[in-house]
Amino acid sequence: MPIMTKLAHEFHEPVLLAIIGGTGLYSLAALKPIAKLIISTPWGEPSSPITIARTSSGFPIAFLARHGPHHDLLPSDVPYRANIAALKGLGVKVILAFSAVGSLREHIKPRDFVVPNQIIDRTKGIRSSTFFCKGFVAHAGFGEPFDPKLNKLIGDHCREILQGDGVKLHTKETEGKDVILVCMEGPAFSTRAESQLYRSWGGDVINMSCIPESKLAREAEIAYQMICMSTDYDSWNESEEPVTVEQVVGNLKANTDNAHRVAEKLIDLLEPKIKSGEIGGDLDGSMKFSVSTKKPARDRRAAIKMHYLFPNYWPLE
Ligand SMILES: CSC[C@H]1O[C@H](OP(=O)(O)O)[C@H](O)[C@@H]1O
Ligand SMILES: Nc1ncnc2[nH]cnc12
Repeated sequence: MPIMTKLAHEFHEPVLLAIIGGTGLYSLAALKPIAKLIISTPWGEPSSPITIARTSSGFPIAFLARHGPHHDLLPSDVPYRANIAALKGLGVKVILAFSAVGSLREHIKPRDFVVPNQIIDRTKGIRSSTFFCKGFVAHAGFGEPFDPKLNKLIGDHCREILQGDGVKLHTKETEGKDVILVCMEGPAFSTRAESQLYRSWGGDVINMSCIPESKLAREAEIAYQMICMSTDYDSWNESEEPVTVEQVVGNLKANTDNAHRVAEKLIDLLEPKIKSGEIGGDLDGSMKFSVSTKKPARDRRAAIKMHYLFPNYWPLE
């Protein structure tokens, strides 16, 4: 008979590191949960309750399942703003976001890991993709959409822990060029012509979830890196069957241990680096002076919402 422990519903310490789990990653096996938080934000409720766990040294980590614990949210319906706002409200400075991706390159094989450093946005404008609005206009820099320090840390330390027949880690360093993640709307996969077009643009991998998650993290001044696991060859290869969910899920299941291994390694490495401020502080203050709307013209309701993200930036008059 399993022993059921009751999880706390409140947690009052800052949580600096969060993991967002994508398709196939709905919890983190190695971390024992101590709290399950149901959070409401000015942008609604996150995809799932946020689980808090501690490392052996007591460092708290937040875990959020992007599509909900039972995967009942389409990529277009994920409440991205609520997810990022809830993590920001907990004090999160660093997000590692896992994602299942299709490969647009022959040499990026199913089950390989990919750490992209660039994005091409092919979503259709139907997702709420900014915290800002009429009456509270601001612009975040997004030229480098991922955190370069997280990107390098993963490239430097995760290669040797991947197991399996020839499973590789692809980064800007290994590819000798930008590693480009195309984010499409879905939920149907790409046509062959679209898949070939993305290849001609230089795209390396494709998913449906990186936008607006990465943009919102940037607006919230949170260091963010997506860690992609290749699950299929999308639809570009005329001599192969186009991608199916069975392929995606099959490869994810077979490779879950690698995802857990990568997460555990990174948690260990990040704990001291986040505590010391070496990682996670580079965006501090970046949004403070990027609001264009003059104070008298600011919308009060928008300002109250923004206060949730940045209680110290723009005092409510
Ligand atoms: C089930 S295949 C398509 C689905 O998989 C990826 O999900 P996630 O990024 O959350 O791992 C992709 O983005 C699509 O949402
Ligand atoms: N081929 C593909 N296209 C978009 N998202 C995906 N996630 C996994 N495989 C994918």
